[in-house]
Amino acid sequence: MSETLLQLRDISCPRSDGSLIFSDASFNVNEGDILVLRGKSGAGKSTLLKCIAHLNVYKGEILYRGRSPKSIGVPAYRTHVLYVPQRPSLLPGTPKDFFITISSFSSRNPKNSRLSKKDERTAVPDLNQAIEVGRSFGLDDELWDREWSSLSGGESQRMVLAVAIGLDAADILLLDEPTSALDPESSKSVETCLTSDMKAPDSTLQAIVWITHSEEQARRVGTRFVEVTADGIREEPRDPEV
Ligand SMILES: Nc1ncnc2c1ncn2[C@@H]1O[C@H](COP(=O)(O)OP(=O)(O)OP(=O)(O)O)[C@@H](O)[C@H]1O
Repeated sequence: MSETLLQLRDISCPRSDGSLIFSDASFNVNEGDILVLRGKSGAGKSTLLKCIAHLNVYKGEILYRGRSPKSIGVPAYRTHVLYVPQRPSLLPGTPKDFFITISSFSSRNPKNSRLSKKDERTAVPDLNQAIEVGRSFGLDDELWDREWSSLSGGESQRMVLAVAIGLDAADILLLDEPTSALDPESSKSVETCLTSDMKAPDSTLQAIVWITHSEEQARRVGTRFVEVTADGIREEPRDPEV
């Protein structure tokens, strides 16, 4: 049986006026899941993803492998449960600088993690691996040395994903509309890379929570479907058409 990686229990997220963006979100994320989050614009999908990443205030309980983010250490938790934004917001320097900086964060050092030996990651992030992932997305190597601000929307989006996958430390990726700026061919190369990475025996990646507005993409990649609505958050059958 597949292992439970994340447990969400009665998660709700308040606005500053006290009203709730959503409430009672309760579901597990298991090894092998590509859990698609669907729902209308403004329903709260990105907010839910940020709550899971412990980047937003929430009520309720989130456990990773049975432990709270605080007991693991929030930076280490965020390394294992990695939020990938749609696009980088005003990052300074180049993607190469960014990769090297993130690779050196102390939370990536197993000595600074409160996880068990079994769950620690010992691999040193390899820039060449990230560049290789970028190539599979159609990114020229020279883009790694260009300023973020000079990259197109689609190049930035693929670059952020290449960094996230190249770091090879997350076992759960939280993807916020990862292909929203891409043409159909580039979207499919990203989908292929992510779904293959999930299946690769030497990969750390074990599950993805994936926001998309595309029904076609949801059907291509999803193994589970969760709908975010004003009336609540509910899991749907395997095929959203059923
Ligand atoms: N920091 C905030 N303060 C107040 N309201 C917020 C905040 N962040 C998000 N919201 C509101 O919460 C609601 C949900 O936003 P969210 O971005 O999570 O929706 P979404 O489902 O991801 O939308 P989209 O599909 O358009 O990206 C929206 O009404 C948004 O305006």
